[in-house]
Amino acid sequence: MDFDLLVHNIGQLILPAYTGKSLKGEEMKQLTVKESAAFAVSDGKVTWIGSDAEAKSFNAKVKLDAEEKVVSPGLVDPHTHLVFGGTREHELALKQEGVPYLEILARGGGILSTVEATKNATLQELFDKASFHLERMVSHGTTTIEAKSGYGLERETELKQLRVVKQLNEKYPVSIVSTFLGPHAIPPSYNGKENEFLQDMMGLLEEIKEKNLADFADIFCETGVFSIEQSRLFLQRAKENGFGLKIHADEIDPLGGAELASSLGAASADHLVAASDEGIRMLSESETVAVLLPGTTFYLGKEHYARARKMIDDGAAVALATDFNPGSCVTENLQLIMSLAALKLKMTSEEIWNAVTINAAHAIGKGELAGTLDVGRQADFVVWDVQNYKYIPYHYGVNHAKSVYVSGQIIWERMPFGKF
Ligand SMILES: O=C(O)CC1=NCN=C1
Ligand SMILES: [Zn+2]
Repeated sequence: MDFDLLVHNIGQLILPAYTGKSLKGEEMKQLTVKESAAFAVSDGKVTWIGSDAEAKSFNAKVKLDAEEKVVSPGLVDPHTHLVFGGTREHELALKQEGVPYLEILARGGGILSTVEATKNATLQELFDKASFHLERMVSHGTTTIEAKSGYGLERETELKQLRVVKQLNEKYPVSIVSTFLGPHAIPPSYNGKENEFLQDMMGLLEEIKEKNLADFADIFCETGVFSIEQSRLFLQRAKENGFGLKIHADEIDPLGGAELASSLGAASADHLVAASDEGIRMLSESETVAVLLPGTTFYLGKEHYARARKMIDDGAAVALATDFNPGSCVTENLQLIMSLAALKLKMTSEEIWNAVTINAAHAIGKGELAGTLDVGRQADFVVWDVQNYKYIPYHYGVNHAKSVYVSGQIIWERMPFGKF
């Protein structure tokens, strides 16, 4: 039988478990790592997985020798603010002076300065900039991504951002899930009229769904932004309009976002640095995935990280994401987040790999399509320049990806070192 592609001589093939829903608690400790493996691809899908010995007799149009390295499913980044204008390096000095994130926002900086730059950028400019960052994510092994709006805070610019995501999906072979985060901050023109602003954002839900511009709706539930009651109102209306639900929850203050997300059946609750014991208990009893963003905690110079160990030990499902954005976590490198998860969240290598693949896929409603490799699934995979799967969380801050494939087609590979 002639396959399109045969990937052979794989040192370790990482195969997270697909059970139909996210892996919770003890399930996250399980990770199938197939030694001396091989797999075959035809018409973009995996058609066979087995031992390298069996594969010796196979024919294929293309044979890829993995040189006894690690091969994994393409990584899934379930929380990014990919589309935005401008940059915020000028705020670094404020952060170094100890000005808190919410204070910078209250002064009209932070998100609001990115809103200004995003309004002023054309759709093409936003597309070109997002393409640059998306290609960098892919070069670090990410093949499925979530991307939010939230830097418009008004109809025209929110739709402009969501149209950029739609065009990125059309141009690139990677899969991008789109999230409407209209209630991301309160524009100065609505100071004192927060509920009126929220009504305006809820008024966009029907149009966005009709135009198929977003799969999820999200809100920044935080002190000085949106309260629990405002978040409940928005998320319930979003659910009525057919959106999956996400929430920026308990990032800085424990407002009860985890409890709200679990009670509404949200796909995910994200950040959760200040999540309460009750919130963690409710998460563990729900299908809501806890999406943790240790890169943001690191970048904001915070001492306390999300209580991942308690979440997993109490039976919750945990995923990891970059939270790539211009203000609170400026990195596209999900591998760095894997290292922070090991060092600061005390997650095991097996839990980390599940958290950047199958659980991340479930957090964005893509569990059936991404996050693992199996016969019949799309062949999105990464060849890593490492000998074993524990090495990536261990060796941080660099890019271990050697080549990245989507539907069995190579879309990025590291250029070999020059010949001297
Ligand atoms: O600061 C930003 O641009 C992104 C962000 N929203 C909520 N937390 C971080
Ligand atoms: Zn975010």
